[in-house]
Amino acid sequence: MSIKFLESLEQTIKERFDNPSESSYTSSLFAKGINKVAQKVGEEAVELVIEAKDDNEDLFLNEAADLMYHYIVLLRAKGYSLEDVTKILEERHK
Ligand SMILES: N=c1c2ncn([C@@H]3O[C@H](COP(=O)(O)OP(=O)(O)OP(=O)(O)O)[C@@H](O)[C@H]3O)c2ncn1[C@@H]1O[C@H](COP(=O)(O)O)[C@@H](O)[C@H]1O
Repeated sequence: MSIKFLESLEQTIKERFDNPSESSYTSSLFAKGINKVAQKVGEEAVELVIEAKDDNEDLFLNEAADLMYHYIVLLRAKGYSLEDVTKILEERHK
């Protein structure tokens, strides 16, 4: 079920890339360019690491979600999809 939702989220993100909307945070992120998108992934990763060291489980999970969203946005900004990454993981799988 979660994987199906991720596919749907990725599709929505792709739509915001292909057909930018003024009211969309995702479109505004793409408009700022790859450096900004990559910076956001770095920031969210650091925030996740910080929360991993604390004991607020809700904040930790929310930072994990922020990172996953921005990670999918970064993949799209670079012209890739989650499937491109999972293919590599499948090839590595022992
Ligand atoms: N899952 C998300 C999602 N997770 C986090 N965020 C946004 O990520 C930002 C993270 O907060 P920050 O404080 O780090 O950033 P900020 O200060 O708002 O902005 P910056 O200037 O730092 O970029 C917030 O604005 C959140 O709303 C998201 N924005 C959109 N989505 C989903 O993306 C899809 C498309 O949404 P729209 O782009 O709104 O159309 C929908 O399914 C949304 O639910």
